[in-house]
Amino acid sequence: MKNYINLSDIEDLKALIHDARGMKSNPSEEKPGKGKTLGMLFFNPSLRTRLSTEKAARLLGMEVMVMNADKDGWALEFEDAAIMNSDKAEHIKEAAAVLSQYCDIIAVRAFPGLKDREQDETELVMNSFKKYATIPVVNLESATGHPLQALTDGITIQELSEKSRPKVVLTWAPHPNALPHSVANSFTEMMQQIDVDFVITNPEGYDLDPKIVRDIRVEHDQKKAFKDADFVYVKNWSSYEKYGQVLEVEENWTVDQAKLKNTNNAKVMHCLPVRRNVVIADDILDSDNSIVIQQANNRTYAAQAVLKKLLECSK
Ligand SMILES: NCCC[C@H](NC(=O)CCC(=O)O)C(=O)O
Ligand SMILES: NC(=O)OP(=O)(O)O
Repeated sequence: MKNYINLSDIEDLKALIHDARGMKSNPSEEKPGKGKTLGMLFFNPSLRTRLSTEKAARLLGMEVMVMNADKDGWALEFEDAAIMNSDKAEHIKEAAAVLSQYCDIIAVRAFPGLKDREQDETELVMNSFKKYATIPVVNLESATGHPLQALTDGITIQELSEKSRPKVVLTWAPHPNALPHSVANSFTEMMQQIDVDFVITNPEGYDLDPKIVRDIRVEHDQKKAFKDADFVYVKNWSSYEKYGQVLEVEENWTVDQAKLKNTNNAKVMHCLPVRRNVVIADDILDSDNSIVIQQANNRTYAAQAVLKKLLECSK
């Protein structure tokens, strides 16, 4: 593995999940990251990704440097051959090359603009870091994907499933703001790679990118989709068809205990942060059906497995 930008960068998913679960159940004193430095750049807020990745790096013996790049760094220019006489002070060519002098791995969070689908799909920020850095790059949630979250979710489902092939439902839920497709995209990709019966449910107008959904069943009736579910993964995303818009939805899509009646006492997941009583009701988040805290805990081991793999591969 040279970088961790997409789930497809993982060469052996089964082995990586196994490594992560081993790091959780059997912490090692070995410090394969001793003398190495992780640099993290955040262009957007974070609680879990920032702290779990820092914790993972420290568990491996790495030094960590974090920068709120949107507030504290120079505004970056990403266009090739730009004449930089306006608001951008530094080109990604220098920024990525300089970071490569100070660090052994860089990790970047950069959300989409949600205005121009084609532009977001070029993944300009992540791909520019990849192009101009001479060290591995890790995606901490980009315009179209959140692969560390998806790896965590794969680990969590395998860890907590009582069946060899559980039914997993990804459901859209309401939110006042326009949110990225990144978490839903990467989760969908992960579910295509592990042994689950997977269904996506969302209102009309909210279908995800067909290039990612492929032949997965999409059910516009949430109640039908929830039938006998073992896991319900809740997430809001903005419209993909009417790109970045928040469309009016008449039915109530908030997930609460009443909706779980139809399921196999489903375990409820969310990447967090979650808006209580808009996305998921208190009666779930404060109940044993919620596994969001166990899920967040697994972020550390997912990050640890990825960083360890990148350290091994860049030796
Ligand atoms: N990384 C976890 C989710 C991050 C982001 N959520 C948010 O921005 C929610 C913010 C709010 O609720 O205002 C998303 O959906 O991709
Ligand atoms: N789930 C997740 O990525 O959380 P943060 O946005 O807090 O990092």
